[in-house]
Amino acid sequence: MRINEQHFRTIWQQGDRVCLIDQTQLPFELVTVEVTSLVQMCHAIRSMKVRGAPLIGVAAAYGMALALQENASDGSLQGAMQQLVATRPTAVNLAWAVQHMRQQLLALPIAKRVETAWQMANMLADEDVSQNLAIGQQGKVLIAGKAAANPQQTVHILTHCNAGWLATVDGGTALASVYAAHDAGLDIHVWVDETRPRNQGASLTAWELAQHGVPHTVITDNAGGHLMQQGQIDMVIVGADRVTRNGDVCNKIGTYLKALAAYDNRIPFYAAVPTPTIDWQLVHGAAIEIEMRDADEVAYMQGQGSDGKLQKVRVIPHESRALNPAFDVTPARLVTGIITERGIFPPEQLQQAYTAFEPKS
Ligand SMILES: CSC[C@H]1O[C@H](OP(=O)(O)O)[C@H](O)[C@@H]1O
Repeated sequence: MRINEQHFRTIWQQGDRVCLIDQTQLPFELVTVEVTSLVQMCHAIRSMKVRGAPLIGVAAAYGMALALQENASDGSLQGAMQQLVATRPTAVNLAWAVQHMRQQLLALPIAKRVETAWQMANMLADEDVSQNLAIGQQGKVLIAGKAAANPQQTVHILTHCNAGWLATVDGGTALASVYAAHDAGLDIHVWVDETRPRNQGASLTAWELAQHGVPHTVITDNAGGHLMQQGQIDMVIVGADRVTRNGDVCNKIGTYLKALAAYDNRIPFYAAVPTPTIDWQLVHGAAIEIEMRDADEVAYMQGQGSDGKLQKVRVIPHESRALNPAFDVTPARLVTGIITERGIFPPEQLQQAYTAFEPKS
């Protein structure tokens, strides 16, 4: 993404290390950090310095390269995969990337593994960018269709969490369609769910859209249903962390409630995903492991103090407990379509598309 005439990706190789945007510092500061070891990459993923399903898949791939740089043995390969998979269980991209890399690298002589691991990670990064640009073109057609049906009207899109370029290497998934529509001159506006508890919408999606000049309004997570009832939302486009073969969509907590409200108000609900986010091994979403994150993410909120410094404030009584499931599953019956780089499919046709997708082993 271009920011102040500078072209940015969220992550990139720099010699024997990996550079990435520390997303915990946004929207107030754009900070890049250097990651030089497997342990540091695991921490970056777990602490959500780097986050978003496609992006943590690529970050984990770079983590494998860093691990082999330290020790390229079979044991090191296996250990690195286990440590990376354990960082965040819900997004399929991470597990798929490290298992794919382990399978390919195990077959190589030790002397070839480090160079090949870096090449594979860089290839996955480039593949993510091209897939997301294709998703954007697919989604743009949807938005253009809505615009053509209501000429002279702004198309109002609601999105949840952050499925923009910050959730990927570049381009985004749900927001890829927004950027493509905006850049094509379509009159759009985005309702941005703040997305408690970590506020990926308020702090990341809003920042992205502001940088790109896309009209948007941040709303509380609980306002979306009301706006739908008031006829102020034309479509919902979200990202996903894992889509199963029957079209169930696992995404940030709260997505299911938006899908229910959209269904009740007959508003189209789409999930935009690159193929690596589709888990062909799972026939429905009930089998997906939902990451349970630290309750302190609910108990505290992060923001910028009057001194300009980031700070956390407690927002619940010390005597109170909190529960923090990070994702939920929207059943396929509530999903209008899955926007992929190869086309837009109603959930019930995803299985038929199975063969067309030639899923990777
Ligand atoms: C384009 S996938 C983005 C997806 O990942 C986010 O989760 P997290 O911020 O916890 O990594 C969220 O579910 C987004 O929809």
